Amino acid sequence: MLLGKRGNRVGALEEGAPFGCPQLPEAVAERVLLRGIFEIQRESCDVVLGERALRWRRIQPELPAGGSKCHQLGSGESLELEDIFSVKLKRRCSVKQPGKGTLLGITLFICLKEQLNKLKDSTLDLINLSEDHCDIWFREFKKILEGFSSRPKALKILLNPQSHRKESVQVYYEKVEPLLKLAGIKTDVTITEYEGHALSLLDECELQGFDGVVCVGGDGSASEAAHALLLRAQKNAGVEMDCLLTPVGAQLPLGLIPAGSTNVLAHSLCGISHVVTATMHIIMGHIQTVDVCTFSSAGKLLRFGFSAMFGFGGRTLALAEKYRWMSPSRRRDFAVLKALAKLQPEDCKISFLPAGSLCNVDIFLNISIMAIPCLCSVAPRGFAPDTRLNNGSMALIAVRNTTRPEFVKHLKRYSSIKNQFNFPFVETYTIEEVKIHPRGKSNGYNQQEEGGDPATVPESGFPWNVDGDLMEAASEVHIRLHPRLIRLYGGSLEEMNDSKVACNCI
Ligand SMILES: Nc1ncnc2c1ncn2[C@@H]1O[C@H](COP(=O)(O)OP(=O)(O)OP(=O)(O)O)[C@@H](O)[C@H]1O
Repeated sequence: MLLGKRGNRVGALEEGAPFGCPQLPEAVAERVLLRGIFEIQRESCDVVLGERALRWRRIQPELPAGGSKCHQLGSGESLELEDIFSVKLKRRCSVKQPGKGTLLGITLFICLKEQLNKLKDSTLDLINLSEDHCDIWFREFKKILEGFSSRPKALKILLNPQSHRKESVQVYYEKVEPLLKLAGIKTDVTITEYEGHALSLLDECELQGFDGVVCVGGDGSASEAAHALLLRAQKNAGVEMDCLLTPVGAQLPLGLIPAGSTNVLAHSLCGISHVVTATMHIIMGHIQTVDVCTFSSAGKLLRFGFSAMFGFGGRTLALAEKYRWMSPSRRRDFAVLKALAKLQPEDCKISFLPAGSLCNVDIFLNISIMAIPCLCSVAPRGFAPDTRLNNGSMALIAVRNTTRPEFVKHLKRYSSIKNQFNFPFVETYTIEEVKIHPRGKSNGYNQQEEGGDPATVPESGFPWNVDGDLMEAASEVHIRLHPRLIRLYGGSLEEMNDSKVACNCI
């Protein structure tokens, strides 16, 4: 049912107060655009279209024996205009009556906010059989919708058919495209054919006519698209890539539809990993400007990204990549268990800005650097719960060497309500820049870790997990934060505390 749900913007007016009277200050301040009678949810209603909201109140029909002509009853309802995303004339068509059918009224398509950051689409029917009456109202609603300039009109869609269980094509055509069509958004879809396809496509393709790019897939696809948009922005602005002190922001906003085995980016942006919520944020033009990191080594830019793990996190991903034939969740759980069985500390030097008190040469089991909260089902409060999408800093979480049971205890805390950082071997810092210099030998380490299997740590270097993608770096990696460098479609996160925990990997 449309009305009265917690948190949505379809609200009740004060009992008995007529439209525009002094008891309704918000209505007084608002210019009335149209007023008329419609049937809403089988009740005759006096409906007022203001500049900000649509308000309606049930009325008693005219009495045959005279008396009150039009009496307002009960409390009224209202709908914020900014929650409407489409309007259509509602008609009944039949085979007997060819043509456009019998007019029934107007249907408004609206975005409803539910609990835990979830958005969903809904409808409100305004029933009136008069063509002239409905035409005036329909045109007014169209004009209002055209005034929402931040909403996209044309989108470039990138679809990774290999994400998760290969269901992203189905997810897009069944759940996303119908909503985009309803909102009148034009789309141009490319189904990526190989790893790196999105990167090369966004390097060359004409993006002039688009208001945004949307990626349907997991973190690997999302991060590749963000990296590609930022590379393109530097190229267009003639910025020297390898001394990237002040990169320019990406021109187009990026939308992320979660359809991968890990959807940390989409989850962090919307507070939930939910296809319809992500789609509604895109349709409504909700934009977040998000901090981005650059990863460079020996003065060369390796990539743009939002989060990274070195040590246990990097090695777990390197292992998972070796077992691609397994299902995504089995692969991840298996890799975590295998990496735990072979748990090895990393000898490395860490230096960061602003300077902290971390003893900068030590052995660490894992080092995480996160510019965004990194929410996911196994860490519902996030891997870096105190970091925001655009607070101009990154979280550095350094886990020093400890026993395996203590390390497992720390990992398990991510999925519980207990503080995962409350261990003597875990240190957290708020930083803007960090250099991580592994002092061991990657190949020697590889032999030790995998019992001689050279595939786990590639000869090209140490494995890093950057936004769920494997990055190899042989020497020091320099990570720098660039505040608000990219615009992403998403909402502000308010109600994330009660998310259900789903972790079975440890
Ligand atoms: N047609 C394709 N074939 C193979 N790989 C592809 C294809 N299209 C895109 N890719 C690559 O797949 C990688 C992973 O995809 P994505 O993150 O969307 O899915 P995922 O299920 O979350 O993957 P992962 O399990 O690796 O996290 C991306 O880096 C992307 O470059």
